[in-house]
Amino acid sequence: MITVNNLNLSFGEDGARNQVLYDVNLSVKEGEIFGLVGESGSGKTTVLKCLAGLFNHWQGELAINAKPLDHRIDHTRCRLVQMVFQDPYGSLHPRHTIGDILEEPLQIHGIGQRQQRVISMLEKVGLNRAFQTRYPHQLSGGQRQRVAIARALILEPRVLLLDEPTSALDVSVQAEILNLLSDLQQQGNLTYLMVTHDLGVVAHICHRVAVMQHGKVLETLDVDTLVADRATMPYTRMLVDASRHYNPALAEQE
Ligand SMILES: Nc1ncnc2c1ncn2[C@@H]1O[C@H](COP(=O)(O)OP(=O)(O)OP(=O)(O)O)[C@@H](O)[C@H]1O
Repeated sequence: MITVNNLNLSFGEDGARNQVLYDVNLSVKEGEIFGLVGESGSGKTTVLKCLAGLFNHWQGELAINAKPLDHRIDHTRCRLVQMVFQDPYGSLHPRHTIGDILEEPLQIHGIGQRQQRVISMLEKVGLNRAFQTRYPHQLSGGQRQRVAIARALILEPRVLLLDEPTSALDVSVQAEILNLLSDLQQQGNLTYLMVTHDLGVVAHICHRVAVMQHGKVLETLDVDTLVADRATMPYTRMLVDASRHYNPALAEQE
């Protein structure tokens, strides 16, 4: 469903040129939850932003649902793929009500029965219709991330690009949001590509994972292999080892 072939991307020019992606290859199947892990600055978010059309100076080949992606974002891509960001507060317009926030993409795409769609989407993410008249600052962090997920899904995309969707939330709320994402994925047979620092999140929700370092994919493996500490690359084993000291979910697997 998502194909990334030899993706390269640099920022800056000449002497100040900084290459951040080197021949990145990924292949995510329909209905799969695929994690992207690796140290800070390894290029994970940049891969998502290329797929979302937020960066368009990349080289290589990108495709979603077997359709090659252009360097410009268009309406077709918005209907196919949407992104959810780490910080739901920053990504929701502070002076728009939740109803307006959810209705706007429908208006832009000329989709009817908007009120009904907004209410039904709110219910799908565990919020009731009363939330329509509220503003983002009147919501908890978890409720705001539910709204961000609702906004991403309102155009009924097949693919969600999730950038650390739970890392800005209280630990108690993280599992709720992960469970919601997992339920929504199953209901809609959605495909997720999810960036995370947290191998506990990977173990909870992902089927496969790619490990990135310095702009390259080091290895791709299924989550059982990762959790059982059977990764091939020493860097991956080091990541798992480091996370065991902090992450109760993975530590339980020992
Ligand atoms: N708009 C930009 N202009 C210049 N450099 C950028 C830009 N966006 C990202 N970079 C650089 O690209 C590299 C990869 O960044 P990216 O955000 O993809 O890393 P990441 O693996 O997602 O890290 P983190 O886990 O900390 O979010 C970093 O060195 C970053 O400084």
